[in-house]
Amino acid sequence: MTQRVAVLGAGKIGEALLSGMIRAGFSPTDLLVTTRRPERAEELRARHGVEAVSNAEAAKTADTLILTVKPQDMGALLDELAPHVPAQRLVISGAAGITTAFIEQRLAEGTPVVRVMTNTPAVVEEAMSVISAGTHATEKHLVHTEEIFNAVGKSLRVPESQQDAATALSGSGPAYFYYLVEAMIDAGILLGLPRAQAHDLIVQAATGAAVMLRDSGEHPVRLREAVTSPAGTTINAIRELEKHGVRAALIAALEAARDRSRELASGNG
Ligand SMILES: NC(=O)C1=CN([C@@H]2O[C@H](COP(=O)(O)OP(=O)(O)OC[C@H]3O[C@@H](n4cnc5c(N)ncnc54)[C@H](OP(=O)(O)O)[C@@H]3O)[C@@H](O)[C@H]2O)C=CC1
Ligand SMILES: O=C(O)[C@@H]1CCC=N1
Repeated sequence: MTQRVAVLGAGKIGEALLSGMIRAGFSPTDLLVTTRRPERAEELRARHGVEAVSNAEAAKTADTLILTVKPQDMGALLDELAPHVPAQRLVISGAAGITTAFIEQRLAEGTPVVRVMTNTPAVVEEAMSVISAGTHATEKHLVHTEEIFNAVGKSLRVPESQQDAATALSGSGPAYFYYLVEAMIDAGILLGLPRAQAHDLIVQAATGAAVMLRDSGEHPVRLREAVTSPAGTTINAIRELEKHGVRAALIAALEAARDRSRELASGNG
């Protein structure tokens, strides 16, 4: 039997998921989207050949609802959906901070809810999607969620108590790497390189390092040691990073992201 999936609030993450699902073989005719603005609905129709409907219509007709609105918009969306979501509809939330309990309280008793934190590398099928079951979600619901999110990368099941930490690490994670690359391009400019060349050098170093981290099976310390020659260049750079507290700054940064995810749990932001 065909399973219809609706993406409610199809913005950046919703569209990344949608396009990944289509590339993975989901038929656009089995996919629905909802948007707040008609021009956004038109854009998604034109790009992906999917039907755009109202939130109520999606709730009534799709077998699985994926909610990809901002955490601050989640309460209003659930209020709108509640009268229309039939019992036993699988509801997947992709919003930072929002707990499965927050959603369960606003929908019919027994609604299966799954919480997922994915990330933007979904657009190149390199996402990490961290998945947790709510009170009424079963193995079947988790497997179905994995089928959807594995279309855009890897997935990992965790207890919901780890979702805020996972959000700090992998949900926000790509932003930290972009920030570091941006700073290193600035360093290249300081050292007198043309901007385009500085960009290409650092992006290729980042790509090579990322592939080695993923594929070599080596611990990052070993990989860094292999670059760090006695009395060489790298150790001089590492000394400066340590002097400026970069490791402590990163630990504090991720702790702040985790805390913000916890705050978003109220849905008021
Ligand atoms: N960006 C990221 O890196 C990641 C984001 N997330 C989570 O994904 C969610 C979406 O983030 P992102 O895609 O970046 O945000 P976007 O703002 O791009 O997408 C959210 C979309 O929801 C639409 N929307 C809001 N309310 C409604 C409604 N009632 N009915 C229909 N559509 C609605 C918005 O419309 P409008 O355009 O009019 O505002 C917007 O297009 C968030 O909860 C975030 O925490 C998770 C992992 C990573
Ligand atoms: O910054 C945010 O709140 C979202 C969630 C994880 C990544 N982006």
